[in-house]
Amino acid sequence: MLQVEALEKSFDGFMAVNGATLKVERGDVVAVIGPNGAGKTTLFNLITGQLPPTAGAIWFKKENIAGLAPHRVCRKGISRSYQVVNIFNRLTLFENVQVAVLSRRRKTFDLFRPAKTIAVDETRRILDSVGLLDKWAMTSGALSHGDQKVLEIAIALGNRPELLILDEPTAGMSPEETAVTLRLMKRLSGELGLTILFCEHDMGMVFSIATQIMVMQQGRTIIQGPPDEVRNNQQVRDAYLGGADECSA
Ligand SMILES: Nc1ncnc2c1ncn2[C@@H]1O[C@H](COP(=O)(O)OP(=O)(O)OP(=O)(O)O)[C@@H](O)[C@H]1O
Repeated sequence: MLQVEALEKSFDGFMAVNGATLKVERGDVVAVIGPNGAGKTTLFNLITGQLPPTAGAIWFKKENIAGLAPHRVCRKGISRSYQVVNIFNRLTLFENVQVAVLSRRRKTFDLFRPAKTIAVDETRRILDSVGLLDKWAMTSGALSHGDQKVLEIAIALGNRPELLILDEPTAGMSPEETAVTLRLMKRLSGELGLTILFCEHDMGMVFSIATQIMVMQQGRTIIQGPPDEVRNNQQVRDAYLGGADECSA
């Protein structure tokens, strides 16, 4: 579904991404791991069009999408959430998701129809699928940090993506919130059949959900493979995991 080849991104001569490769098959849950500054977020920004690559190719469903603008990448079927929560704080949960659904349908609010009656079923269905339906009328800024990150996933689902990209979905979460997010991601990939690409520092989370793990260091891909292969790779242990125990979750 997605294949990244020899991807490069230079910031004034500094190679943040330096020949990275990545393969995502339909139905996979792929984790990108690596130390701080390895280039994970930059890689995601390149895939979703927030940054243009310096070199390389990004094949999505057999089309090279490298350098396409974010809204065009989104229309191709790739949605993402961010490391830092990105929602409209003063809107309700319903309104936040409704805006995303309308944007996909290329509709805006019309003067003659009350906003509350537009795209109601789909918006409610999405909120239900992430477990936030009971809070639909709340102001989004009043949600807990964990629920705000889940709302971001709901907003991304408004685009009906085939590939969902999540940048540190559990960053700043309590252990309980992390467990909820983990369950949600399992449901999205299982019941809804979504393909998921995410980066994450919590190794317990990574090793309990990922079907494939890609390890990045200094902008390069060290290895990509199933969790067991990555766990047992000596280069990964030496370069990143720093010992035998950290990835044994
Ligand atoms: N816009 C930019 N201008 C200059 N340097 C940048 C820019 N964005 C990222 N970098 C640098 O590129 C490198 C990779 O950063 P990136 O945020 O992609 O790493 P990361 O693996 O996501 O790190 P973390 O795990 O801490 O989020 C870092 O050294 C960072 O300082």
